Amino acid sequence: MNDAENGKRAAAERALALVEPGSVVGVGTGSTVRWFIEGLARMRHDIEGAVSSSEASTALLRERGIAVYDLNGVGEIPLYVDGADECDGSRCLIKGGGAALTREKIIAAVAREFVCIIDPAKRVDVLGRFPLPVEVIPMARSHVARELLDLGGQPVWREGVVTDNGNWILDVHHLQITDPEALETAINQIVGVVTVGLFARRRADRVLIGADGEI
Ligand SMILES: O=C[C@H](O)[C@H](O)[C@H](O)COP(=O)(O)O
Repeated sequence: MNDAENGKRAAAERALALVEPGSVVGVGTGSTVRWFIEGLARMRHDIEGAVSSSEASTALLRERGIAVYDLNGVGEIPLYVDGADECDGSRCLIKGGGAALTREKIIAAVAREFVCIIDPAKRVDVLGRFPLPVEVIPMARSHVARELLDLGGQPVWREGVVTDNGNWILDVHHLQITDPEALETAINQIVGVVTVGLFARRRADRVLIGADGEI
């Protein structure tokens, strides 16, 4: 296993220790979260189940014998565990490289604690090296792209990708995100935007960075 995978696995294993017995666990999406789901499978008899941020994670959770609940029917989510594409020193994140940003943001909003699990390559001083994903209503794609150009980014349509919600993704290149909350608010104002993959207003409460089998 390479260093990045070792780091992802170490962070995921550490997050398992935060799972409350008998609870419904919020589960994110991606290659780091896959390790978390594998660990959750080992303790599936100790938890009630999960709420999931994507069809991909739902399928994996069910394969591993973990009950997946509709978020609307769940009262409390003590813990949400998810990866990120980038993380700055204030625990602000870029997410959505796997196009799951909208459901991820919804579960992060509901959860009491949002724990982000990453390998060291994701840690940056200033967000924006990773193109910022924006989920858009399909008919608004060109309008939103023009507005994002005005904000100083270079939007590129992730052609062929349809989100779990039936929408499209624009990846915004060449941003230096020095004020993540302000940019999140500005992009949220654009008509046709469903979700921006900046997690600053509701950022991670804790970030676990796995490296060389350590945290
Ligand atoms: O849409 C995908 C999610 O935001 C993922 O959390 C993010 O892309 C990180 O994924 P990975 O753990 O595969 O790097």
